[in-house]
Amino acid sequence: MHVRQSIHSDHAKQLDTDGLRREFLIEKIFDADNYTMTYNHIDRIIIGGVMPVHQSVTIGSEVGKQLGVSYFLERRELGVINIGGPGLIEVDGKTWEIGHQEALYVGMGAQSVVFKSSDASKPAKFYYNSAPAHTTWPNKKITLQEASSATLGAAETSNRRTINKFIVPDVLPTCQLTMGLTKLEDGNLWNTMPCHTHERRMEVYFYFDMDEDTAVFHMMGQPQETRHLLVHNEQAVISPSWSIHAGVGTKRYTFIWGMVGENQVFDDMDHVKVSELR
Ligand SMILES: O=C(O)C(=O)C[C@H](O)C(=O)CO
Ligand SMILES: [Zn+2]
Repeated sequence: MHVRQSIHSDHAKQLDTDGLRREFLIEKIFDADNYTMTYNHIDRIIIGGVMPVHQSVTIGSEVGKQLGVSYFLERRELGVINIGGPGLIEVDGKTWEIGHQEALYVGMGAQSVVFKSSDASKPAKFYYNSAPAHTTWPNKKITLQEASSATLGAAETSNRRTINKFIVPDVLPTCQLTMGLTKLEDGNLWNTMPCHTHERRMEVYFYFDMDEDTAVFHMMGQPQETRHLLVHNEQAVISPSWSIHAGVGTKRYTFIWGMVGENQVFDDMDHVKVSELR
């Protein structure tokens, strides 16, 4: 488990490229037959990927030791979205089939969570976020059709995209975690522009569905002190509450966003006009 500390905006604006990448970019999310885990002090979100290929993968008791509990989800909730081939997630003996771009919410208290691929030649890739929880809400699978979706933007501003809200209060109750998947239409390159901050929630962006020789320039920083991170396929960016989070690709892409913090109101954003950005 890797630990990232919180970072003040005054510190962040002094950083060079390496420093920004060290603090905000998670370069490796998937590792075959293994899981990755980054523990972030910002709202204590945990970010990672589980990629079972030839064997099942469990997020086990060793994590419990690091978190100071007996097992991973003793005091946490978990949201998972599969971006790979079909897979199975067994939660305390009950098996959920989770296909491509389907999600599973696992409530606090699940003791055993085991991930498997249905076909090793098309392994499942389970991206996850986990947040501290105070009560147990029921486990639930969410398909793309069940997600609450909104298509925004226009071709003339290169930002036509559909936001699929999988784990939000309209779809199911959770303690604080919300997650969704935003797909850009062909020929569209910008996400979340005009951009926003949300003082009341932090956010993590996970970019995928990208060709090897493409990149997303992820925009970050305070609105009048912007920076960028060069992001490649299957990499994630931590976005503190004070930072904008937007991006422009050299080709279309898809990304998963996850938020934790004070409220779960998706539209509770502090919008920033493009003319005000510096
Ligand atoms: O394309 C978008 O716009 C998004 O997906 C925005 C994110 O969901 C977000 O930043 C929510 O606060
Ligand atoms: Zn946001």
